[in-house]
Amino acid sequence: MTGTTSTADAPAIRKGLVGVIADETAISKVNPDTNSLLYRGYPVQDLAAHASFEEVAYLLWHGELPTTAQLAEQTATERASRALAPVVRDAVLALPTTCHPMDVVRTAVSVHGANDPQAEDSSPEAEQAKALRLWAVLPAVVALDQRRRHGLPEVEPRDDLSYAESFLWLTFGEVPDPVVVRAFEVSMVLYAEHSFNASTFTARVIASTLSDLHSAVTGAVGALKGALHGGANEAVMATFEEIGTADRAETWLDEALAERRKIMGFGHRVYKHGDSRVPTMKASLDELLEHTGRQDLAELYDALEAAMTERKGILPNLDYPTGPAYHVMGFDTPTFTPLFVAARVVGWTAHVMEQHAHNALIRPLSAYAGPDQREVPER
Ligand SMILES: CC(=O)SCCNC(=O)CCNC(=O)[C@H](O)C(C)(C)COP(=O)(O)OP(=O)(O)OC[C@H]1O[C@@H](n2cnc3c(N)ncnc32)[C@H](O)[C@@H]1OP(=O)(O)O
Ligand SMILES: O=C([O-])CC(=O)C(=O)O
Repeated sequence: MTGTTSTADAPAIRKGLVGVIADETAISKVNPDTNSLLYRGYPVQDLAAHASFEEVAYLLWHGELPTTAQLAEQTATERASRALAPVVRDAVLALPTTCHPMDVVRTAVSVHGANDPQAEDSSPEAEQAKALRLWAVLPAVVALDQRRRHGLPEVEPRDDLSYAESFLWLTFGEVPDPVVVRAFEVSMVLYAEHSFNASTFTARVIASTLSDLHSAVTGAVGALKGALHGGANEAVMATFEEIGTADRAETWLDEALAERRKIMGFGHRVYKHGDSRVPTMKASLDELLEHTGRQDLAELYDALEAAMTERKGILPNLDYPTGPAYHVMGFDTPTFTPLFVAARVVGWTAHVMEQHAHNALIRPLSAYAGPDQREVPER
């Protein structure tokens, strides 16, 4: 990992902001020593086991789990906001089917934001309402894009389904087995929030200029797309396809490491002894692989993890189990990171609201490393 560099007369530089504490947050706590993740004080594993994604969204936004009445009110608004506005739908359909689904989502967030009835209102109440509407509409964007790439017609939203069920309904035109719905919902809960990761920090930087919530989320989508961050879940599946079968995992890994390739789905900036969320997602993946009869994928997963642990001592992050989980659910590989967006939009918007409530412009310094002052030559 890159560390601090300084000399007697030059200031310390924290390349990649490694180890820098940039601000406080009350939204989540990542503790690499105890390998734990708390959302507003609650262990994420316990939330995944006992709370719906809708309840977790409420918790992250408001600080407490909802009462029955609060959940009913949020649910009613979310379900009433699932359909795409024509302008957003048209924008998605105008894009080439060859463009990356993250580009589609980024564009859709921007168009949806410009079309939001409270676009110019930055009061806390309006920001909360905008966050809820954006979260509600994202499944329709992601599903429409996957379906159009497969030449399939759009599916009409239903208001009798949970967020997770509705997402799967919109994508596949049916609500799958409860094992699939459960695994999908667990992934949404686990992906929802993770303190000052690169995309959340991007959202906070944008929010800190007093820019609006949709601008912050649009930027965050761009940051999440990269393979070192959210794009890794997609890259994990490409790795599995490249390796093929479990018996090839060790040889493949040795060759990849010899070429100094980064192995996607492994390693983490904060967790150095394993990602707190992996055991929970791995348990859901195991159920899914059993349910779908994909023992081959289970063996490949275990073989690559064992080889990576043995060769480098680097452990999987959350993108490692979600990649194959989304694959067996039926999502196409480029859709994986947009699924992450639909979950993380909750965390991003909670951070935008927290940033606005306690704002300070985020503007670090740089150490100049260019030429000394010089004269412009005659021209
Ligand atoms: C939900 C998420 O966003 S989780 C992150 C998803 N990203 C990935 O899975 C991409 C693969 N992983 C990585 O690239 C890295 O582990 C990161 C970017 C996530 C974190 O990296 P950093 O904290 O910056 O650590 P850094 O990249 O400096 O790694 C430290 C050492 O471990 C090695 N290393 C870390 N991760 C990996 C990996 N996945 N494959 C191979 N080597 C790795 C580095 O090459 C480096 O070795 P060196 O000291 O010999 O140069
Ligand atoms: O925290 C990070 O750097 C990346 C990560 O795991 C996440 O955003 O979920």
